[in-house]
Amino acid sequence: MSKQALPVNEIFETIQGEGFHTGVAAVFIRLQGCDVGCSWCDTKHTWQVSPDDQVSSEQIIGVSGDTARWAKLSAQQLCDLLTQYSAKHIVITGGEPAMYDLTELTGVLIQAGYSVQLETSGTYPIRVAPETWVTVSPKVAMQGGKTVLIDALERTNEIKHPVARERDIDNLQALLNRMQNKQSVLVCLQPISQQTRATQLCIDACIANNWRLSLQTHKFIGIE
Ligand SMILES: C[S@@+](CC[C@H](N)C(=O)[O-])C[C@H]1O[C@@H](n2cnc3c(N)ncnc32)[C@H](O)[C@@H]1O
Ligand SMILES: Nc1nc2[nH]cc(C(=O)O)c2c(=O)[nH]1
Ligand code: SF4
Ligand SMILES: [Mg+2]
Repeated sequence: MSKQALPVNEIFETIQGEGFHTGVAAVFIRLQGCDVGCSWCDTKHTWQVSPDDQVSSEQIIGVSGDTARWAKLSAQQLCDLLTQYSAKHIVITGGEPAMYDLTELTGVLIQAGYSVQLETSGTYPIRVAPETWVTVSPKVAMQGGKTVLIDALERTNEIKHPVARERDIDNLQALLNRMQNKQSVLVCLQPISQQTRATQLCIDACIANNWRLSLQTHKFIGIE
């Protein structure tokens, strides 16, 4: 197994604010780097992995604020750091964490007794330990040409679909129609940037299809 180091933007303990695990105490490991380019992305500071922004690990742990700084940490270093937190649920997000092979990190964390969740756009092959809960937030027809991979949709436990307008729900229906596992996958709709119109669209579609509403609760209560 590789002893690859990962570029980490931040590590922080909070309440999972999105999707199936909403409300669960969790430690977030946010990796640096994403080339998907969603115009409405709320973490644009994680897109570039610039050598100029590399810092020591002390400078990213528990340090809040949206900066492009990152530190290299191995799977074992990350696992050792987590002992200072109470939460037993670890969320690996980004940036786009699936740009990296996460087999070792997720394996080490699961071995240490944590439950592990991956937040991904599904635009890269998913390389995680089998027990990992995978949340795919599909990116359909992005400007940069990136789109969700069918393999990622077949692996996912949960689809958390970002919604701004009606056509986003149509795109989701088209994706579900291409999936063999569409009966077993949990579907959440997440209004983009708490827009009132998007939220109403999500409410209506959730009721009509027996889906769940995901509201980014952390943003309503002002936590990270
Ligand atoms: C910042 S992304 C990082 C993980 C991965 N790159 C992805 O897109 O799933 C985490 C989650 O936030 C969602 N998200 C990002 N910006 C958002 C916004 N402005 N409103 C609602 N959800 C947003 C994404 O769709 C994704 O579900
Ligand atoms: N509280 C909280 N919950 C989250 N769920 C997914 C997040 C993400 O940025 O991936 C996120 C986040 O940034 N904060
Ligand atoms: S894939 Fe995720 S991190 Fe990347 S731009 Fe889109 S929402 Fe942001
Ligand atoms: Mg977030």
